[in-house]
Amino acid sequence: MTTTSTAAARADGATALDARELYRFFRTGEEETLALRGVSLHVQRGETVAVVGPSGSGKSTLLACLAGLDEPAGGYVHVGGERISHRPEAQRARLRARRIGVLLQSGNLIAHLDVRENIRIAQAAAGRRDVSDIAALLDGVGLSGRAHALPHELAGGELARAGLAVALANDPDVLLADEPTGELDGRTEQRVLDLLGSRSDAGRGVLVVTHNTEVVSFADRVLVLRDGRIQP
Ligand SMILES: Nc1ncnc2c1ncn2[C@@H]1O[C@H](COP(=O)(O)OP(=O)(O)OP(=O)(O)O)[C@@H](O)[C@H]1O
Repeated sequence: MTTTSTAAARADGATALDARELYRFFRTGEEETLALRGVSLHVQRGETVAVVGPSGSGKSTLLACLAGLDEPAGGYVHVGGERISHRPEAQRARLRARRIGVLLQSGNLIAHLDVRENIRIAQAAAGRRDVSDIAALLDGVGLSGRAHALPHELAGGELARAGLAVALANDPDVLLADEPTGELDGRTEQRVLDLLGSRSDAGRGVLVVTHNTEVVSFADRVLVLRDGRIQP
């Protein structure tokens, strides 16, 4: 495990995610907050990167910009070699559906659809028709018996794992996850770590924002974000 940042351009096929010089400002009345101040990072295929940092350091803003849910004021983001930043929202959504798995703390499940239907919707949005691996996805997160449960019928840990199954439904180039082990007991946490490990074994990239020391020591690299900058 090493602590690094990078500003090198990475257009090669080995890079799952490449972000360069990201800037993001927020203006509230007279006040301007510089949430991201030139963040550059990359995630290689087969690599798990953890991002840590104190509250307010810019982690959520970074994740949103990487996922194309938010637009940086400056800099760019490429996923699997395709630029996702500085595009109309519909194009970003399409690219996200095809190439990115996003797990935010706010959740990613549609409330009136059961777990299985949530996964199918994510696969359909990605343009995939092969629904046969839903059972494997559910098994991977330990929810084989909960395919027909609605989100409100799931316990906290189950909900988090269902969210992970949905985030992985499109077999993304890169998984972007905010505290994927947030509310899990030790055994379930290990299951999620195994799942993240299987993503990198399959040559996919993983970036997790976390405070969890187990996840940090599991990662191949750790980036420390402070005041909107990656620490050297
Ligand atoms: N929509 C917004 N409007 C104004 N300021 C914002 C907005 N979103 C974030 N900020 C500010 O940007 C900075 C970075 O916030 P961000 O939520 O990205 O940090 P964080 O590291 O995710 O924090 P936490 O760990 O507490 O979630 C903070 O100073 C925050 O107050």
